[in-house]
Amino acid sequence: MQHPLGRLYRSVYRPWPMALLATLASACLLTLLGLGVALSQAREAQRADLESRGERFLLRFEQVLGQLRQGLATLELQPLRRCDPGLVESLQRVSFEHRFIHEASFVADGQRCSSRPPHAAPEPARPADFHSQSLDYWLNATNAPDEDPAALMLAHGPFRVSSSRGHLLDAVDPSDGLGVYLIPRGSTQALPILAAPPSLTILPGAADGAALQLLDGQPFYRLQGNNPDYQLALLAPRAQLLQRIRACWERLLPVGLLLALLGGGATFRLVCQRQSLGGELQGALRRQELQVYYQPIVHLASRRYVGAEALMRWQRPDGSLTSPEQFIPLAESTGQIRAITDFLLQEVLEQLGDLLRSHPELYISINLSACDVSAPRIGALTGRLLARHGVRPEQIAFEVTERGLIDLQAASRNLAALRARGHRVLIDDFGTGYSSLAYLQTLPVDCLKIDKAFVDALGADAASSGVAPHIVRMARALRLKVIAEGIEREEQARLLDSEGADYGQGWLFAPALSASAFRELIGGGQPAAPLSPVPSGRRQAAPGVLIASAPARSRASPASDSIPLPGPLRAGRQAASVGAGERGMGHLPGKPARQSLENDL
Ligand SMILES: Nc1nc2c(ncn2[C@@H]2O[C@@H]3COP(=O)(O)O[C@H]4[C@@H](O)[C@H](n5cnc6c(=O)[nH]c(N)nc65)O[C@@H]4COP(=O)(O)O[C@H]3[C@H]2O)c(=O)[nH]1
Repeated sequence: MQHPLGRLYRSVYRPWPMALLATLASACLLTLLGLGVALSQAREAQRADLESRGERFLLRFEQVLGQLRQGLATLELQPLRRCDPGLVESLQRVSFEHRFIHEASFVADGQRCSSRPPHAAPEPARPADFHSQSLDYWLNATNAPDEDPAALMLAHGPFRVSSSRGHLLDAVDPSDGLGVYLIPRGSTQALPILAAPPSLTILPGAADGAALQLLDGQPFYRLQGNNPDYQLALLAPRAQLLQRIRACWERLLPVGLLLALLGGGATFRLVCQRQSLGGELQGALRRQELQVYYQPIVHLASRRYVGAEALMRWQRPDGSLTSPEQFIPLAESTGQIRAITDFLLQEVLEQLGDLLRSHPELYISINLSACDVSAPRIGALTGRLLARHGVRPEQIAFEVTERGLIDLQAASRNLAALRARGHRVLIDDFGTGYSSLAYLQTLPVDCLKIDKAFVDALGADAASSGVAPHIVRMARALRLKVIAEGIEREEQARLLDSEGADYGQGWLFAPALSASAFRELIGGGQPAAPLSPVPSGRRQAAPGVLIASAPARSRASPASDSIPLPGPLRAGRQAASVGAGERGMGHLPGKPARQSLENDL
C-alpha cells in the first residue's frame, strides 16, 4: 500500500503545481526579504537626512550660543548695575554688535530694563531649563509662527541675552514636522528647541548617536557632537519614515515579482526535466542501458589490487552518458533505486562471479542508498545470489554515505545484520556529511573512505589540508581501515601511505573499468603503479586486504592477499577505461546475458 504522504508527493510533484508552489514560496520569501531591505534602506536614508540637517543646525546653534556668551561677558565687564539710560545704552550696544543677539536685558532688585522698546525685560515664564558653567539656559518651546519670542535665552547674574527663532529657523526648516531637541549630558530628557513641548523621555544608555532609534515609532537621531554640556537630537514624523519605506518597497516590488516568476519558470523546467529523466530511467533498466563499471582499489604500501568499487553508468540510446550523480539522486527520490541496487548486485555476480571464486582475496564494494539500509532486504537477496554463484560473503562489501544514515537505528540494525552475514561495511565520502561523529562508535563499521575533497586538499595551503591525516588517526583509534578516494597524483598516494591510510582508489591507479577490462587487469597481475622504495620503510609487508579481516578468514596472509603478476596496466587502462573526460566515463562494451532478478526476490 502506498503511504498517503507518498501519494500526496506524487500528485503535487508535477510541473504546474510545483511551479505555482515555487512562485508563491519565492514571492513570499522575496516579499519578506524586500520588506527587510526596504526597511533598512529607508532607515539609512532617514538617518542620513537627519544627520545632515542636524549638522547644519548644530553649526548655527553653536554660533548663536557663542555670541550669547560673548554678549553676557561684555555686559559683565561694564560697571553699571542699575536700570538707567547708560545701562540701556550698553544693552542696546551689545544687541547691535552681535548679529544673533535679539535682546539683551537686566533684571535685579525689582528693576527690569531691555535693549528693545519699551525697555522692560520680559519675565522668564519658568525656571531655567538647565544650567552649565554658571549660566542658566532657557530653550524656547513654542512652535508659534511669531519670530520674536526668544528661541534661546542665557542668563548670568542680572544679565540676560536671547536670540530669536528666526536665527535658528534659517538653519533648519521644521515645516515638515521635524523637531529639534537638546539633551543635557547625563539627562534622560530631550528638551525641545524647535518643537512643540513637552520634552521627550529617552532611555538611559540608549544608543548614543550614529544609529537611528525609534521613539514611539518616530525616527529619533542623536548627533555625535562633542560639546561636554549637551547633545542635540532630531525627531522626524513617523509618516516620513513610512513614506520612505513605501518608496523603497515600490522600487523593489517589480524585481521581486520578476524573480518569483523566474523561480517558478525554473522549477517548471526542472520538474519537466526530472520527470522525463525519471520516465527514461524507468525504461533504462528494461532496455539494459544501465551498466556496471569497476574502479580498482589498491593496497597503498604494496600497490596491489585488493578489490574494486562497483559504479553505475547509464548510456542513453543516443550514446550520451548520464552521470550517476544525476540519476542516482533522482532514483532515490522516486524509489527506483531499489531496483537499481538489486540489478547492480545481480550484475556484479554474473559478471565477476568466476573471478571472485578464483581470487578469494578480492572484494567488490556496492553503494547502498538510504532506503537500501533502512530495511533488511539487501542481506537476504545478496545471500541468495552468493549461494548461486559460489562466492563468499566477505567478497561483497557495502558502502553507505553519512547522508544515507537518515534512520540511524534502523541503519545500525541492518548494517549489523549484513556484517553478521560476513559482509564488510564502509562509510563513503567520510567527513562530508552532517552527522555527528558520535555515530561512529555505535555504528557497525569496518572502514572509512576519505572523500576526494580532502585528498585534493592534501599538501595544499588550505584549511582542510589536515583533514585526511586526522581521519586516518581517528580511524586507527577506532580500529577501522581507511580507503582514500580520488587519488590522482603520486605525491598524494605517498603522503596518504606515510600518514597510515591503508588503501587508495583513484585515477592514478585506474579509472572505472568495464568488467572485461577489470578482469584483464586482475588477470595481468601487475601492481597498480610502479613501486618505488617506500620512504619510511614503514610497511614493507604485503597488504592485509580489507576482506582479510572478515570473520570467516584468517588475517593478512601476505602472499595470498595480493593479486598475481602483471599485464601492461597503462595500455589496459587506456583501452578498457570508461574514463571519458573527468568523471571516468566512456565507451561501453556489449551486454552479457542476465538472469531475471525477479526469480531471486
Ligand atoms: N575526479 C576524480 N574522480 C574520481 C577519481 N577516482 C574516482 N573518481 C570518481 O569518484 C566517485 C567515487 O564514487 P563515490 O564516492 O561512491 O560516489 C558515487 C556514488 O555515491 C554514486 N553511485 C555510483 N554508482 C552507484 C550505485 O550503483 N548505487 C548508488 N546508490 N550510488 C552510486 O555516484 C557517485 C559518483 O559516481 P561516479 O560518477 O562514478 O564517480 C566516482 C568515481 O568515478 C579520481 O581520481 N578523480
